[in-house]
Amino acid sequence: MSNAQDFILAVEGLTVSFDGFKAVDDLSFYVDPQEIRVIIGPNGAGKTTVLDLICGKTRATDGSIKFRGRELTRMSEHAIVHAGVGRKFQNPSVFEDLTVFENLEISYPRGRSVFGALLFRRDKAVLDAVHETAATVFLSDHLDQPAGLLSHGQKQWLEIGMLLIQDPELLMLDEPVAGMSVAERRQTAELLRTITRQRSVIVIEHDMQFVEDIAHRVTVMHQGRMLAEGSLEHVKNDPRVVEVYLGHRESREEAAHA
Ligand SMILES: Nc1ncnc2c1ncn2[C@@H]1O[C@H](COP(=O)(O)OP(=O)(O)OP(=O)(O)O)[C@@H](O)[C@H]1O
Repeated sequence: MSNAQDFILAVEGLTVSFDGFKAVDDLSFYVDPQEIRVIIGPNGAGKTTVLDLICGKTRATDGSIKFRGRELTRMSEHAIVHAGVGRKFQNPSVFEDLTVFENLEISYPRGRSVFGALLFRRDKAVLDAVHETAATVFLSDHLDQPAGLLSHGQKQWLEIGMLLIQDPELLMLDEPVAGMSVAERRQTAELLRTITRQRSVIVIEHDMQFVEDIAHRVTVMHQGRMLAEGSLEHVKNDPRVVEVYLGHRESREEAAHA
């Protein structure tokens, strides 16, 4: 039988209440090494709050979050990053005036502050890491370009690169393909498949085509709780999932295309 040690992440009985309102309510799920887990569900289901809880931005009221067997619920945000958990928020937050190279360089774990990072010697390890990461996120040809001039999709990739260069074992992404072109979405799916050769990824996503492209397993949330879990095929055929989420989406999409 597997135990919490076999999982990269074991979330058990996780609950947070805001003035008595349970945004996340007794949620349990387990993420394997090298897994891409997608969390879906209607607006307000508690998806973003789950990521906030894992990265330490929000404190749990109850329950446990074990990352590689270490309890995260009592650790600071900084300590959680240091332990190997990276989080990307929905909007890209790159340093627009710095080049792609500099954005990656300052994210390299040896230089935490902007000033410290710019002063340290660009030794070979940093250079290698920057070049390798830039290649992974499709930005090798843009290293000298100010980040502010990148497309929206390229900024998202750069920010993923800024997390990857810190070599997290678990990466969490909130709607990474929002605002991307179809081609960029496809490339992002490829990117996620590449990076999960060495790490696990949790993605919140509403784009069902993208979910189909990337998800190993899907966790469906509704009103703070888990409604269903399994392959996309499995959850798509769950009438409760259709009722609270997918059915509404389809009718909205049909209306939008009518
Ligand atoms: N700090 C907070 N204080 C009070 N209520 C909060 C707080 N954070 C989240 N909530 C509430 O918790 C619920 C879950 O929000 P959350 O953003 O996690 O949902 P979501 O599933 O990510 O939705 P969406 O798909 O719209 O991003 C919402 O009703 C939200 O208003």
